[in-house]
Amino acid sequence: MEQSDISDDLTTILVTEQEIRDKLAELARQIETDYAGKDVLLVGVLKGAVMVMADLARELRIPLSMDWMAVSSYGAGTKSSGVVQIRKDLDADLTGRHVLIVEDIIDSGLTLSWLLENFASRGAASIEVCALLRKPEAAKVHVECKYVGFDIPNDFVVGYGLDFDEKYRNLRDVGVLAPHVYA
Ligand SMILES: O=P(O)(O)OC[C@H]1O[C@H](OP(=O)(O)OP(=O)(O)O)[C@H](O)[C@@H]1O
Ligand code: HPA
Repeated sequence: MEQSDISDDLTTILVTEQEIRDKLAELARQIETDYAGKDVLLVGVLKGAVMVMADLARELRIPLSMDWMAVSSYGAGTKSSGVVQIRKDLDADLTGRHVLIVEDIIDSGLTLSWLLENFASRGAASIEVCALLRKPEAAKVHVECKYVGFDIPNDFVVGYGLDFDEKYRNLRDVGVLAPHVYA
């Protein structure tokens, strides 16, 4: 039987593997400058941010620690439920720490706005956000994001950590999922 290729389920490739690599290098240089002399704590938001976190962290040449938070608001569909649930909390105490939240995507902004409020109450010295992708047209709340990779159209995208129904996270590029897959 012929093996199916997950990239066949995309209508368009929006951001290629090479473009992601170049952008993360550019953002890393900015982050290195901004955090010079500070010990930064990267907080990856599971599961989507796994790829960004792994590649961004390896681009950075400053001392850093990594921690993970798992939250979920999407369930199995393509629309945010708006209800954020903690599935795994941080191990680190944020008191006095310089926190950089690492996200794959800001869509409605609901996840990040909830996270920022949650982290603000934990006594961090500073909290900033780095997101590979952002959908300006989908914003339901404004979230301040200091480091943004790419602004993209309001389509459901997959790849490079982003899933539909837990699949497609392993695509190297980011692309628009063909509607026939989820319609
Ligand atoms: O701006 P928003 O509309 O809140 O969407 C962004 C969030 O949605 C995705 O996570 P999801 O809840 O799908 O979990 P996952 O990372 O495990 O896929 C993504 O990783 C962000 O955390
Ligand atoms: O476009 C998206 N794709 C996958 N996961 C997501 N979570 C928020 N937006 C998206």
